[in-house]
Amino acid sequence: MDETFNPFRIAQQQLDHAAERLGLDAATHELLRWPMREIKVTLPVRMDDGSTKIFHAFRVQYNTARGPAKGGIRWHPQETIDTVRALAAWMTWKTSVVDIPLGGGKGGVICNPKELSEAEKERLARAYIRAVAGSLGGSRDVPAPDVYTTPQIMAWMLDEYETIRGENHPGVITGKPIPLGGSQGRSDATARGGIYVTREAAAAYGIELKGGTMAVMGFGNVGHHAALLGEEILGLKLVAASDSKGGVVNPAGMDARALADHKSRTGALKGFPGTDAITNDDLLGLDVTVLFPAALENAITRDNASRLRCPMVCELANGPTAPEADAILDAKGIVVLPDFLANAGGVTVSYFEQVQNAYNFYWELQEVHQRLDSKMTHAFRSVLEMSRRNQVPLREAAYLVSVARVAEACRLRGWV
Ligand SMILES: NC(=O)C1=CN([C@@H]2O[C@H](COP(=O)(O)OP(=O)(O)OC[C@H]3O[C@@H](n4cnc5c(N)ncnc54)[C@H](O)[C@@H]3O)[C@@H](O)[C@H]2O)C=CC1
Ligand SMILES: O=C(O)CCC(=O)C(=O)O
Repeated sequence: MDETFNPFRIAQQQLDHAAERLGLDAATHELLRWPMREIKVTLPVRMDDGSTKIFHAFRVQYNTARGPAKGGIRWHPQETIDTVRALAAWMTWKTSVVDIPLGGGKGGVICNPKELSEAEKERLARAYIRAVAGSLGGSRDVPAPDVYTTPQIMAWMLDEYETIRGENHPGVITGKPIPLGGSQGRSDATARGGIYVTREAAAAYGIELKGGTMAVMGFGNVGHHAALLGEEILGLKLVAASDSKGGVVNPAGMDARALADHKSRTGALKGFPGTDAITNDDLLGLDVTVLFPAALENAITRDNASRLRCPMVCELANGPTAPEADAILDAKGIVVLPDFLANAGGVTVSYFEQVQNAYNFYWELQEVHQRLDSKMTHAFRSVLEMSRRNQVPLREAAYLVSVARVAEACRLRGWV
């Protein structure tokens, strides 16, 4: 991997910057630069043709000072330990910025889910849990979905864990299907949280959203919900969307629901009536009101950042903007809603799911939405206040808020 784009180096640099501004002592700074625990497992999985394939996988528990490790499991062919470390670090800052009593963790399996049958996915999910079960638990480490993992995969993982333990433990994993103890509102929670933050930021920075436009890079779980909710809650019109197979554009706007239906029917965005094809790079340069990067890391780089023309970027993906690009966007006056704040809605509703599992009492959808709105709005306002007080961009302000809270928890525990 080109070290410039190594997500863990980037996460460490971002932390270094915050540590310096906060004046953290050397021990606290060094503690927060590294995962507290990493697990590497090798998984033999029987394939449908009778052969055995070996998969490599990770679970990283970055920091547990504020609570159990929490974070999704990603299945991706380009997964690396450094990607998982970075995602686990960002989970630590994410749970802190929304002030929920959890730490940060993340899991990853190197695999191409598009080449696996449903039965192979189930065996892989169960093999992963058998390998890491001893380190999981509602008060230790609680996984959830991320890229290319689904509520069904969470259900198999839950079942494997409960089979090993011989008892019910719904709170060991979140993002479960609702009949197995999932929460109302988890499926669109990441996008919804980002939409609430966009609403607050637009009001704070005087950006008119109603009647404006949006482009979504990465029309997956998070991205397609952002398009639906951007229309419904903010009054934005979707003009472009992309996924790993390419993108579509229609400057006159397109119906987000019809596009999502087209993708689930055909497996791709291309060919959606009334649209032209567009590359990811050209999508980034569209003159839209809000750009939602909702795919993978390092989508906005030094090479394409100067092409952005939108007043606001809402980072729903983790790590979509490389640090050099950040400086360019800042110089252009683009308001960037930083990933671990903008996409914290998912883990916030995961936390609500754990709370409901613990009480064995389940909330109505409206209650989930109301509580999520309150958490996201409050988190945004704390970050905005920090940004204004210190005259720093929102990403740096979010780091200052989050890292200070985690550092304080480490200090109170007597670790540093
Ligand atoms: N699922 C969740 O609750 C959360 C997800 N995130 C982040 O949001 C992002 C998207 O995650 P999900 O929607 O859950 O995953 P997903 O697997 O449902 O969707 C990912 C989408 O990105 C597209 N994609 C992949 N590579 C691409 C590329 N190079 N260019 C354009 N599109 C590309 C895929 O085709 C797919 O449509 C990730 O960065 C993830 O870590 C962040 C917080 C929570
Ligand atoms: O819901 C969760 O626990 C974590 C979701 C996640 O992986 C993320 O926010 O990046």
